This record gives sequence, C-alpha cells and structure tokens, in this order.
Amino acid sequence: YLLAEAIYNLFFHPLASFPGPKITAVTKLYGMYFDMVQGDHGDRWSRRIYELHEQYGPIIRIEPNEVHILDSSFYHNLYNFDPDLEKKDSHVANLQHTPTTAAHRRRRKAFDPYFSRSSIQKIEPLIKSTIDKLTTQISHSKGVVDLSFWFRCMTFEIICDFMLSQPYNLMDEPDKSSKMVKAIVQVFKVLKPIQQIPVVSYIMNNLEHLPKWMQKAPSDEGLMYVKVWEEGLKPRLKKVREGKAEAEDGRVILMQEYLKNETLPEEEKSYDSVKQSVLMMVGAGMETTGYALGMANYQLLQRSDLLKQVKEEIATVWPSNQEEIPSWSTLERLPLLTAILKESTRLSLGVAARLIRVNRKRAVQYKDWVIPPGYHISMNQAFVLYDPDIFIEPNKFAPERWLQGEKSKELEKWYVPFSRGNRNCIGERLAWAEMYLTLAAVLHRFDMELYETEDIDVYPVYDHFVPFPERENGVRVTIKSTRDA
Ligand code: HEM
Repeated sequence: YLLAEAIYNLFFHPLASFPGPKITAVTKLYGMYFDMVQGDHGDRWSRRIYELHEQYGPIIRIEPNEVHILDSSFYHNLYNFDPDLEKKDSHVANLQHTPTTAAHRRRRKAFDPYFSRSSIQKIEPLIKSTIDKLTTQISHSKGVVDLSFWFRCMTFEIICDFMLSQPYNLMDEPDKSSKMVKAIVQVFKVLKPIQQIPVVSYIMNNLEHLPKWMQKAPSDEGLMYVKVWEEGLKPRLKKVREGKAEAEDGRVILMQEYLKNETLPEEEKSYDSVKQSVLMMVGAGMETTGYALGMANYQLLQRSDLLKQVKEEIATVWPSNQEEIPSWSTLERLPLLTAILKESTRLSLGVAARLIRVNRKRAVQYKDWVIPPGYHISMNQAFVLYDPDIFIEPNKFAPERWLQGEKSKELEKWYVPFSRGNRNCIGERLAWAEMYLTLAAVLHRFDMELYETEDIDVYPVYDHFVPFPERENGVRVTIKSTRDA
C-alpha cells in the first residue's frame, strides 16, 4: 500500500508536476524529521524549506499535499479577506486553528469587540498597574536582571487578568514563576511537532486527566505545565463559569463575556472549547509581545545615540514630576518610539512557522502554476519580514526605515508580523498598548547596560511556531540608575 501511495504521489498526484525533492512529494515524514529531530529540539523545517527554495525556485512541493511559496509579492494573494482562503482541518478546537471561514467568523465575532481599540483603552489601568509592578520588581532585583523573563511574566499576568480576572501575582514570586515560564516555553517547543500526530496531541490536551506519574513522565516542565492549568487557570476559569469572578475596577472579564454570549452555540462554551481558547490566548499573548520587548531593549542598549534620542522624546510627554505612565494614545504619537517598536516587531517576527491556507472551492494561481482546490498553500512571514529586496540589510535594526515619509508608507505593505486579512492577530491592539507603555516605562525609569547579551540571545533562529533565539539566556541587563517614581 505504501509503495502504491508513493508511486501515486510521485507520478499521478495533482501536485506531481510541482518542483521540489522527491522525498517531500512522497511523504510528510521528511518535514516532520526536521521539525522534531534536527536542531536543538527539532525546529529546523522552516530553515530547510528556505534552502530547498534556493535549489528549486520560488514554488516547491514541501509535503505530498502542500506547496510553499517564497515570493513576497504573492503574500497579499494568500493572506487577505477572501472567505475562500481557509485554514486546514485541525483537531485543536480553538480560534486560531478553526478551519472554515464560517466557523471562524462566528468564534471571532464573539471575541472581536473586546480587542477593539476602545476596549483595550478601557483596560489601560490594568496594563499600567502591571507595568508599575514590573518596574518596581526590576528596581528591587539585585545584580543581573533578565528582562526577557520579566517581560513574559508581565504579558502573562495581563492576558490572564484580562481573560479571567483574579490576578496571578506572578511577579511576586520570581523563583516559582521562573519554573512556570520555563514550562510554558517548553510546551511551545513540543507543541508544533506533536500537533501533527493526532494521538499525541490528544494526550497532551488531556494531560490533566492522566495520573500524576504519567503527567510527570515527559519532564518536570510537563508536570509544571499541568500545574499551570490545574492550579492556576482552571480554578480561575471555574469561577468565571460560575459567574463569580469580579474585576476590581468593574472592567469586563473577557471569558465571562464570551460565556454570556447568547449567539454562540452551547458547544462553543463547553469546558474543552473554552479551555482551548484560554490556553491559546495565554500562549499567543505572552510569548510574542515579551519577545518583541526583549528585542527592542537589546537593540536600543547597543545604540546609545538612539537611546538618548528616544528618552528625550519620551520626556516631552512624560514630565519628571509625573508618576503615572502617559497614555497609550499619547505615546503612539511619538515617531521615534513608534519606529523602534515597528522595527523590533519586524525583527522578532511574531510567528516563525509557515502559515497554511487552503482554497477548498477554487484553484489558486501563482505565476504559471495552478494549485488545484483543496491543497495546502503556505508562505512564511519571516521570509517577507527579512526579505533583502524589501528591507535593505534585513538583519540590521534600523528604525530609521520607518521615518522616511512616503518611502516608509510603501514599506507598510510589507509590515506583516501580525499577519493580514481575516485570520490576522486579534491581539494586535493589546500588544501595541503593552509595548508602548512598557518600553516607555522601562526607558523612563531606568538607565541600563547590557550584561553578556549578544545577537545569539535575541535574533530568531528556531521555529517553535513562535521564534526562539539560538541561546536562551534572555536579554540580561544591569541597572545603572533608577528614577524614583
Ligand atoms: C507582538 C505581538 C504579537 C504578534 C507579532 C502576533 C502575531 C500573530 C500572528 C502572525 C497571528 C496569525 C497566526 C495564524 O495565522 O495562525 C496571530 C494570531 C493570533 N494572535 Fe497574535 N500576535 C501578538 C500578540 C498577541 C496577543 C497579545 C494576543 C492576546 C490575546 C494574541 C492573540 C492571538 C490570537 C487569539 C490569534 C488567532 C486569531 C484568529 O485566528 O482569529 N496575539 N498573532
């Protein structure tokens, strides 16, 4: 049977004529090998895809049923508002993995109002008070400070509080939190490859139902991750389900509102469905924004000219006698701060993995190639964000490229860390608010110096869906002076 399938895939399959190695035409296992085995934790598939393009051209067959395109000019043909461009089937039932446009629309409609600009402005007090806590903790820490760790704690805290209320107080116990953050990072590392094996993915999603010794089997981090759910998120969600959660300042509690939504069918509110959403949002909300903030600080601490300029720019809206962080809307009017955050989010990618689309109704044309309906088509936003024909010297941190008037406006088209179209990032505005407020607060309140941090601690190398750098020591700094709030 396997031989017959291989022969079919090679010679008679509708994608048989597409360029690429024979092995990827025959089996998914080649890609899975690079995803699972190669590299530190199996994470080199995206890089290998890039190498294959160098050999075979801009469109290649990377799996029996999938072609990948390396050509930035095609990006907007694939990531847009065309309802026929959908996601592939998935056994993970959360917003991000919803296959069809109709089902996704229904789910997204339930979340969208709470991620609008005005809704995020309403939770600004929560964001600011969490950042105040962050800077207080940083100023109290002795010796070397791992900013990457603290930023992740902060983003975790905000998304949990926003979704479920009941603060986690992660920053009060850094030793305990450090284990927890490591556990979540560990889950990122195994999640992408195991999601391809339905049975393993099923077990992972149901770890909480297994006996403790089995939960512990994969690693201590595995157990810790279960604890994050069992002891942290689950009891909070229980309270939300019972309608008993209360937010201090009367703001909305995202999951409570979601559960109250009468237009959603009951199965969308089931324990499992809501659990998937909560876990997904924690992962998406914590890592991406935390990583981008690490990138911004690393780059700035290497460019003293820019650092001085941006501090001066922040001072124009933040008088030295004012304690409170200026508002998000005030900070986003600062051109240099904005350019720095844009460049940091470009370099930190958001998502490192290829994003797969499928048109189940129509064929999709790329140049002379016609991809029949139902087959997977993917691109990788990393290859757009680091495309040397668009972003000259793509590895260089150059906020200046966003400050060139008309020329910069043209670049906007290729600014895609949050993806584009109907499946773009729902959390974009939350991320922007967090990034503006945090970067301004850290720069205003501290003078810092990098401590043994280099490019390999920061630049994206591994693809665990979200990117990870070569070395995971974090962006480490020493605090030279603190401005008393
Ligand atoms: C710098 C920060 C961030 C970047 C660069 C980023 C990037 C992205 C990208 C590229 C996608 C599309 C993924 C796909 O097509 O599978 C996405 C989706 C998503 N992001 Fe973000 N993200 C960021 C922050 C956040 C935050 C703070 C949240 C908090 C809730 C969040 C929640 C989500 C969700 C729920 C989706 C799925 C949306 C859907 O499918 O409708 N993200 N993000």
